[in-house]
Amino acid sequence: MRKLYIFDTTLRDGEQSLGITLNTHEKLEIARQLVRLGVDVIEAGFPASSPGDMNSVKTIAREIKGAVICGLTRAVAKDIDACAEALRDAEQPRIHTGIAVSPVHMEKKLRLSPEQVVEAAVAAVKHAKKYVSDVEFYAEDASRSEPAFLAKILEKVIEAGATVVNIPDTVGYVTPWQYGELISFLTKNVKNIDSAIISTHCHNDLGMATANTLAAVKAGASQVEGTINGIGERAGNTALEEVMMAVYSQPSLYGVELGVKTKEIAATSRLVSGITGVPVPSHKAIVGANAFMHASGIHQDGVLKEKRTYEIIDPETVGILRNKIVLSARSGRHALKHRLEELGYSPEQYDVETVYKEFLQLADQKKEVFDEDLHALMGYTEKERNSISIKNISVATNGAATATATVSLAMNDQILTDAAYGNGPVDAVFKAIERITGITVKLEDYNLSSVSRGSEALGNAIVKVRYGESGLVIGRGVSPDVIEATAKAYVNALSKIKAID
Ligand SMILES: CC(=O)SCCNC(=O)CCNC(=O)[C@H](O)C(C)(C)COP(=O)(O)OP(=O)(O)OC[C@H]1O[C@@H](n2cnc3c(N)ncnc32)[C@H](O)[C@@H]1OP(=O)(O)O
Ligand SMILES: CC(C)C(=O)C(=O)O
Ligand SMILES: [Mg+2]
Repeated sequence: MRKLYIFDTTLRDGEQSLGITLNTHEKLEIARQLVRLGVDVIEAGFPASSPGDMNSVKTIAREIKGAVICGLTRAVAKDIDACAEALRDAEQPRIHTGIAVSPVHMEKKLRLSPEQVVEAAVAAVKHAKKYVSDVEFYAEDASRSEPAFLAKILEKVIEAGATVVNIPDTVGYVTPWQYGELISFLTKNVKNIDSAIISTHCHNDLGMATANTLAAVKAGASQVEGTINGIGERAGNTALEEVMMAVYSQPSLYGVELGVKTKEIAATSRLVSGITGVPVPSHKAIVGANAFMHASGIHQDGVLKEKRTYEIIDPETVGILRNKIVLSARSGRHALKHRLEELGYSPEQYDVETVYKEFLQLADQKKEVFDEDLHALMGYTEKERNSISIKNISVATNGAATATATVSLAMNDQILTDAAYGNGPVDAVFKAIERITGITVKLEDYNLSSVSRGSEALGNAIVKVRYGESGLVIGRGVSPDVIEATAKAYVNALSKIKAID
């Protein structure tokens, strides 16, 4: 198996994303993490582009050990001179120079003939070789070039000393099979290709950057270029974490060995997202927040029985501590029982069907049911088997202090409805409940707090009421609707009183 070299260009092509400009300190922090991840090459910037980038590449070259530090240039002597200057203190410097090779780029952008392009490419590689032994040549827009011309220019730059030849799909145009065929063609038609490493550099304009990169690796490329989280110019570059984990998952398919510490992937992704301010979509492969979450009952049941049913990667492999079962209205009894057991509720303590029914009522009102919600639910379920329960509440306020509440309660095997005015919605609801139950109490204390997170957090209401000689009775209710939580607490207290009476 040949080694697969990982070339990270988060700090160069990644920084070409609209809206991202990284300062030296930020670039250095990302570079340190890239070394922890174990990438082979860090493309630190384009030194000729600005004094700030020159300083960043210089600092990274001086401070970062354990990876090749690379800078990008055009096939222009002054860019190469600037790059050499920036890389002077690097332990392992590489100059990455090149020029566009497709008809449209040569004719319209460069305004050079193909012969002039070959001449400029060879001159650039020779010039870079005066400074460093490791020179990578990029054939910009290679995927839209004439393959025979591409083969010719690569042969010439390898002859001139290029150690790596980069075949970019600059505009994310090709399909995996076309890109694989192109790499295969080059391995057969560039006479001296064995003297250089073939590199891939794909963009994601059609969403195929990872697939194209992998097709090229299978066809013989030994270096892959990309960025963390796939950030980059336009629709971005190949997401390196995707390539790494695809190869990790099926190494024999590609015939290459991976040298990175995959456990650092999640931390690297978080750092890059935090520093660049580019969020990672929750459904993003490998590093998205939901990548190892299981939401639906059938999946949750499968994963609880055997992780491999719905997990192709152990989340710990990429540095995520464990998969997570998210409880929602799509969860089933297995997932609920499992989480309740984790929280210390053994199945003998409760009736699964009752709790599941109550859980679904709650889950239908919330996106995610958190552990705190479950504790509240479990504390409440026994009491909810009250002799009185709420069927409906509607409250109308007119903006002034008064409110009208209409409440329906299930009590004594019938549904009873009544309405009342009050000083605000809570008072109106309490009065309506009193009218229906015929139980009059004195409210001593009322407290409302949140028991979980988010805007749809459960309201936890506690009421303390005094009833005749029976002293203080405490009632508790939980619901995402604070009025309902309050009413439930009141009904809970009145149920207890009814049971005593
Ligand atoms: C596909 C890629 O990602 S390529 C890398 C993209 N990165 C960047 O562009 C880095 C940021 N760029 C910059 O700071 C500036 O554009 C610089 C410093 C590189 C050049 O700035 P300027 O000298 O003002 O030129 P400008 O950017 O306007 O135009 C580019 C010139 O370089 C030429 N050029 C473009 N690519 C190459 C190349 N690889 N080799 C030689 N010449 C090139 C263009 O034809 C144009 O030449 P012209 O002025 O004779 O028409
Ligand atoms: C400069 C080269 C390597 C590039 O970024 C591209 O062609 O996309
Ligand atoms: Mg690019």
